[in-house]
Amino acid sequence: MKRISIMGATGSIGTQAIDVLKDNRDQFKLVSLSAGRNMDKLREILKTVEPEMVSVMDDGDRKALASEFPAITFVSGESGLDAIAADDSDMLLTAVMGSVGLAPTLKAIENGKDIALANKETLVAAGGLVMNAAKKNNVNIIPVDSEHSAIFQCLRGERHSEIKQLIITASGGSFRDLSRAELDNVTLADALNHPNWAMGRKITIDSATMMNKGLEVIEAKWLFDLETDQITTLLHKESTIHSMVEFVDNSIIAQLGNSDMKLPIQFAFSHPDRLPMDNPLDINALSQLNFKPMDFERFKMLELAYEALKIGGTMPAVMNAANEYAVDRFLKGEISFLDIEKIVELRMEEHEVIGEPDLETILHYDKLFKSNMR
Ligand SMILES: NC(=O)C1=CN([C@@H]2O[C@H](COP(=O)(O)OP(=O)(O)OC[C@H]3O[C@@H](n4cnc5c(N)ncnc54)[C@H](OP(=O)(O)O)[C@@H]3O)[C@@H](O)[C@H]2O)C=CC1
Ligand SMILES: CC(=O)[C@@H](O)[C@H](O)COP(=O)(O)O
Ligand SMILES: [Mn+2]
Repeated sequence: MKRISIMGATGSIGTQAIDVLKDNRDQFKLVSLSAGRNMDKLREILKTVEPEMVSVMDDGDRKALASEFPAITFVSGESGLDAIAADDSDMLLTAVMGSVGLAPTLKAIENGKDIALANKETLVAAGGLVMNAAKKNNVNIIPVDSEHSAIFQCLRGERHSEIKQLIITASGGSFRDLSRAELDNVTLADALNHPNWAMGRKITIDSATMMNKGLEVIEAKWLFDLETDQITTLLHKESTIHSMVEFVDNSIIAQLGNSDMKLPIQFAFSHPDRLPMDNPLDINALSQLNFKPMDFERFKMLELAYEALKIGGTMPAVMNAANEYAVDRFLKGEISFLDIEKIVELRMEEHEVIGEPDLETILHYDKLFKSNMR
């Protein structure tokens, strides 16, 4: 039985992962999980599963829960996430939002755990450090992000040297049918209305700005070890093809499925095996699949991400931190939708890059560029 821990269990990915574990109790054992501040959701989860350890952000919450659930060990704060990283599970699902996942993910890798990676900001901020640590500790990083899971599946049994390019598909997000001029007056509620996927708030905004695709390009670079110009993006409004790989003989292999994250989550948990699932894709009901070249002038954030990737060093971490900061302010109603892009661009322009940063340097810039975060 594979022993699994979940960091970010109360979120969109986390709750779907709990469902996957409940559907496969004979395959997986849930060892530990972490929550942030959503104690209602955590209590709901703890009524249905029995982890050995639970981490929460706030120590007051820890004390309250400890008396309610005496069979569970509760921990809190940063050291709580470290305790999850150090438990005796075989695999950690990283499903927290943002670069807060970086340090515990590195600790989990150093402890020899395989990683089911949903938390893309970790690879964006410190891809080199994470992939080197994984190699050194003989740890597998299995992508959960739908596009990267698709590519990972397309590449099973293939040779790295025979890849021509990755084609990462993009839904276009909530405002895909609006011009740049029409973005001036869009609302938070509209931005949170993703056409295809039900996800957490931050990633839904990233999808609307196209920063999500930018983060995914950088994530792909680290996961699949390719040249930047081998990683391309394509608008595909149905989100049915989750991504594709083109090989040197021009053959293109794609992975298709419903917009349901349970599939990539379960695949990461069970890899190298596949397990049966409900919710099959009804291929007969697919009347058409649409594709459109990416428009970099319309989706400027994607261009910024390619720039950050080419510059390297601390720049992707700075871009990510500035984006987390700006999206947080947009979610709080403090800035407009287009201000997100302005903030990210300005912070990138101002930053003097440091090449090959260590963890301390990355965490320093991460903190600095989020320092006005309220
Ligand atoms: N949702 C999706 O379909 C997809 C998500 N991803 C990626 O997966 C990650 C999670 O996304 P999603 O599930 O949508 O996000 P959510 O916002 O729904 O969930 C985030 C989780 O992280 C916890 N959390 C947030 N901040 C902290 C913190 N400072 N310390 C500890 N825990 C914290 C939250 O706790 P609480 O709520 O209790 O405060 C919650 O459990 C992101 O990196 C996203 O880009 C990738 C592909 C698809
Ligand atoms: C489900 C998932 O992996 C998200 O990252 C999703 O891909 C967002 O869709 P778009 O960024 O293509 O709108
Ligand atoms: Mn994705």
